Amino acid sequence: MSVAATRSLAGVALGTHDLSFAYRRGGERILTSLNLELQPGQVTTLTGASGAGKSTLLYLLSLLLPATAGSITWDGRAVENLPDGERARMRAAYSGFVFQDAMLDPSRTVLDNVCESALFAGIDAVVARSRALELLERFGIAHRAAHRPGEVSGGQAQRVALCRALVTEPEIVFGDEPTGNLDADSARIVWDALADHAARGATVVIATHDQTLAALAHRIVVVA
Ligand SMILES: Nc1ncnc2c1ncn2[C@@H]1O[C@H](COP(=O)(O)OP(=O)(O)OP(=O)(O)O)[C@@H](O)[C@H]1O
Repeated sequence: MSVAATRSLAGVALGTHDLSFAYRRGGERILTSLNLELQPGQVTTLTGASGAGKSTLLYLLSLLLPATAGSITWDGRAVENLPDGERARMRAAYSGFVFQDAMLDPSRTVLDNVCESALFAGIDAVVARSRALELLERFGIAHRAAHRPGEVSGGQAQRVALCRALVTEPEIVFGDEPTGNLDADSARIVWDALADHAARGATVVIATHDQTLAALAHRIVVVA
C-alpha cells in the first residue's frame, strides 16, 4: 500500500442548524429544522423510510444542493451561501461521493472515470493514474480498467464508483446506498473500505437501507 493511502486525515465536522429544504419554492418541505453534528473519524449512517430525505440530506451536506432555510457548516464555517464555484471547489478538494447506481460516465473507460475526479481536484495526472490503478487493484477490478461502464456488472460499477470517490484521499466521503447493488461479500468489502477511511480520520456519511451494515456504524441517524 502506498504512503498516500496510509496518510492520516483530519476529516471535516459537518453541522446542520435548523436546516430545511424544499425542492420547489413554496413546495413541500423534505427536511424541517434539522440539527445535526457529524464528527470526523466516524461512520454515520442515515436510515429511514424510502422518500424520507436521506439522499436529499447527502446532497445538502455535500454542497450539491443549496439549503432552503437554516445553515450547513463544514468545520464550523457556514457554507450554505457560498457561490457555486466555491462550493464546487470545496466539494472536489475535500469530498468524494459514491452515488446511488454508480453514475459513471458511459463514454469513458473505468480508469478514466476514476482518474477524472482526481484531475478535477488538481492532482497530478501521473499520481492520479497510479492511485486509480492501485484502488482498482484493491477492489478487484483492475482487469476492467480499459472497459467502459456498460461492459461491467452493476456490482463492479459500484466498486468503480467507490474508487472514484476515494482517489482524492478525501476528508469526507458521502455514500448513497453504496452497497445497494452488491452481494453480501462485496458489500462487506465496500463497507470495510469506508470504515477504514473513517479510521484514518475522515468523516463518512452513508445513506443505507441495509440494517446489518447500518448497525456497524459509529452513529445511526434516522431521517424522518
Ligand atoms: N429532484 C427532485 N424534485 C422534486 N422532488 C424530489 C426530487 N428528488 C427527490 N424528491 C422527493 O423528495 C423526497 C425525498 O427524496 P430522497 O431521494 O431524498 O429520499 P430517500 O430517503 O433517499 O429515499 P430512498 O430511500 O427511496 O432512496 C421524496 O418525496 C422524493 O420524491
